[in-house]
Amino acid sequence: MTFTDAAMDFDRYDRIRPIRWQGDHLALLDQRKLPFVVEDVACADSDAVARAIHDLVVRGAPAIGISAAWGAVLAGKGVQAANGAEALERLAPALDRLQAARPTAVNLMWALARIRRVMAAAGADWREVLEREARAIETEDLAANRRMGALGAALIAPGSGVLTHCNTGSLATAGFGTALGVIRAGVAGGRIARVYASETRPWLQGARLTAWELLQDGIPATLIADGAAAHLMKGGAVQWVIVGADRICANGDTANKIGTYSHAIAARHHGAKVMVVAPSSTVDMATPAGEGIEIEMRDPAELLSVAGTRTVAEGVQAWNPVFDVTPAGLIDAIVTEKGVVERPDAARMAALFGPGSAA
Ligand SMILES: CSC[C@H]1O[C@H](OP(=O)(O)O)[C@H](O)[C@@H]1O
Repeated sequence: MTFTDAAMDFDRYDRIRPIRWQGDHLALLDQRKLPFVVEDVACADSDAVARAIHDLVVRGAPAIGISAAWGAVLAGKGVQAANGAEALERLAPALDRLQAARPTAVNLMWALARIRRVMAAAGADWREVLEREARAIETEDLAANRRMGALGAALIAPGSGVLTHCNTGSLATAGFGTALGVIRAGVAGGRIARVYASETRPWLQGARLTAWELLQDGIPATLIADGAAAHLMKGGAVQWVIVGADRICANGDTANKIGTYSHAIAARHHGAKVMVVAPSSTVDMATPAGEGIEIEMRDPAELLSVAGTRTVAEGVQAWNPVFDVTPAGLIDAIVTEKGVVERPDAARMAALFGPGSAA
């Protein structure tokens, strides 16, 4: 049975919604506390949303773009303006603070650019236009994830084992997930026989979030230490490494969670393939190659502790880049809702996304 025959049971595979617009505030599932505590943070203004993005209450490239769009709606609540251009002028500082919350995931900049574009052209109905655009950004992401699930699963031979890194599921998006959406579709369609998740030090998105999501779905998964990935692949258990992305450059170089590059090197050495799954909102055709991506450096304390409990001696230094760049030459397929780029390079990326423009 292939995934196309199995009607996706979205009631089973797509129930988690980390971002919920409530009309007067934005409810964000606090991902710092999962899986031990399931609790929301209520953001009543745009600066609360900016803090939530920076502090990883909400995280995942698409999810932070969607959250920032709703943050812009909250910023508009306190503004009196005759039209969108006037409102945009008043909103500019709040939008800049949202955009500065994290530097690597291009979805944050992409979502706010969409908001600024529609606001600049809006008339007296700018509040409705603003809320409509935020909702469109969210609903389009969910549709993209479901489409990518089908496109990505179609690349996977039945009986395959897959390894995923970090969290790219419903918690990182509007729902269903990017790489985890492909895994959901691949399992439902009988393509994927074994799922491995690497724990993803230091923030443990794999151990705490991906494992939790797959448990909710009833999908058996095996957690591994990040450092065990090459050893697992050496034994032939992994046919695909399936990951998300925070920014895909015009030549296909891809920034993703730290550790992705190591997995890709091991995959190439051991004959496994690498699939990057991300919506076109993650494609940045204005950045030619990976050297142009700002890699977020976070507080070393995140590396020196687990769940806030200090794990090493006082005074030890730590270096905490939270993304790395996998060169396009190590990627076998980039799956987006607009289509699949196999063996990505600048020409093949331009053929799907157009040269040098924002996707
Ligand atoms: C579909 S989520 C994309 C991406 O975001 C994650 O980073 P973080 O948890 O720091 O926001 C990770 O890199 C995922 O692959």
